Amino acid sequence: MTEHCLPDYRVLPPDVAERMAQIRQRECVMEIDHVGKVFAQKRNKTVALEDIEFGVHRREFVCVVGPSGCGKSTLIRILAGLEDATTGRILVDGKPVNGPGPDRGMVFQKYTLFPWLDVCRNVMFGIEMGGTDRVEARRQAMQWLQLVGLEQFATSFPHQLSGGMQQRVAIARALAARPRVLLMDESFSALDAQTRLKMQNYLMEIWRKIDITIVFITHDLDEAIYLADRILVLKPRPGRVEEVIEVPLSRPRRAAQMASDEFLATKAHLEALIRSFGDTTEETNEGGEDFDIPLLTLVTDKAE
Ligand SMILES: Nc1ncnc2c1ncn2[C@@H]1O[C@H](COP(=O)(O)OP(=O)(O)OP(=O)(O)O)[C@@H](O)[C@H]1O
Repeated sequence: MTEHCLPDYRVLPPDVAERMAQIRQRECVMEIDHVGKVFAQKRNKTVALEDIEFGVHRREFVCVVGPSGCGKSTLIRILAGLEDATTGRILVDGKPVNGPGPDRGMVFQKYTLFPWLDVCRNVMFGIEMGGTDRVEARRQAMQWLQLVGLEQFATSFPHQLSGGMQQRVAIARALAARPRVLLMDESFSALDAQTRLKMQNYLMEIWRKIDITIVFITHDLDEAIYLADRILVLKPRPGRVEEVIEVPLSRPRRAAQMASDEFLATKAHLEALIRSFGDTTEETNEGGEDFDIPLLTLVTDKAE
């Protein structure tokens, strides 16, 4: 049997090369300017991120991948303004980020809808926070619900919806505040495989229709390749950019592309890259020195 030879993942089909050239010409909506993050605890110091430098262009779809502990969550929390960078800064439309703001919407992994509000009121929440009156907020919320295909569930409560539907409401709620960038942190990883694929397709459909830039964190390589224009690969210890990959797949994307040579070549490269980082599971209590003993386990009675 002759081995099937995969193409070089760096060779972009002409339409993709043209699209990437167009994206490069657009302005950077979000700039990650030499960002570093150190967590210091007593004698322990973890360099979670070191000198991350990257620009996300307007209407670009960027996925961030890397093994456990490479700093993906830390990075997205810094982008969202939920965590301060130790060094460097984040700029949105050229303005430094100093905390959470309406220019960035966030969709988390866990469903974060308000359980006591119906679907429409959940989406209205962010709009009303921006000072819009209730009637107008309701009108806009219904438009966003229409965009995610859930307008007929406007009066349902979150617990009456499936996980995928709840995430669609979460997307509508994040978009309703009109952010420049949508930050998604493992947003589909709690969903079963079939729902996940549907959600990926929904998201790309929404993204195609509106002026939004997406940064999507995932540990799932298939998901990253299927969704992204570019993939930012982080390596651990310290978290640094190892490579930026331009995905050699045409748009609009279809599930059948996951069996294409370009997809498989990109996946094989990503897998090899991540394997080369070695075992990234975190060591605990190495040397036993810096371990904080929980109070309840302190043995005061030395009787044997
Ligand atoms: N609040 C914190 N205090 C101390 N260390 C932290 C803190 N948050 C993260 N770290 C450390 O920073 C490094 C990066 O963690 P982070 O959670 O960002 O990685 P990750 O790539 O998101 O991992 P995973 O895929 O497992 O969620 C790890 O070594 C982690 O232990």
